[in-house]
Amino acid sequence: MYQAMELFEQIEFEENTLYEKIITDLMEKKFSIVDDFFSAEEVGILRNSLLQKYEEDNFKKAAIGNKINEVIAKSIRGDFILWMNEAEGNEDEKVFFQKITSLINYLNRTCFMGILTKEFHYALYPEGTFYKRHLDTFQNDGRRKLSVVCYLNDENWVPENGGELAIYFLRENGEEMLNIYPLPGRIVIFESQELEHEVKPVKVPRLSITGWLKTR
Ligand SMILES: O=C(O)CCC(=O)C(=O)O
Ligand SMILES: [Fe+2]
Repeated sequence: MYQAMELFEQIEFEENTLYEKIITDLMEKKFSIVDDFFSAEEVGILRNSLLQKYEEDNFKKAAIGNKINEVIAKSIRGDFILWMNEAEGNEDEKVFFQKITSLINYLNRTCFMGILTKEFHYALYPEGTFYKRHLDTFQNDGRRKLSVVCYLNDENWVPENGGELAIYFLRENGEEMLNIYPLPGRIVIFESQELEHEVKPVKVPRLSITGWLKTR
């Protein structure tokens, strides 16, 4: 009994070094890059899940409307997406959401971030596609607080494949750009309302899960 209590308290108050690093990064520079947030095994499982759904033809061209919109949309972004359903997801997706939820709980408990909902979609950028520079809140809503991108590419991803996530920063003496490779297991978290970013053209298909932590 005594031991059980002790264990309970340890879990309850345990500081998480990884989450603390994310929080510090976000406060200092509005973004954080975490390598190996997902293990190679988890990436493999999620990648297979994505590819299976893609082959079943479940993905939609992102932001398509009528024919004219379609042309415009294509000149802005060329990825195909599939929204994930947390409640009805498969076992593989449960592991994904458990990890994300654990991070959200920590953020809410330690920083009073007030994250109440989340939305995530699979994304596949076919060869030659990109996503022009944008702010995620232009998309449709100002409740998006943090953007989270999780890369599911395979281990031999090389810089020559393109598809970097470029994040733009306003500095006193102009603008700076940071190029981030979409390496498997890596996640990038950034302030949705603050940082403009783009996905550079890819030369081979680029796989990811992208989502938003929202305040309402
Ligand atoms: O895949 C990425 O690196 C970023 C994707 C993105 O900016 C978006 O879907 O809004
Ligand atoms: Fe974005």
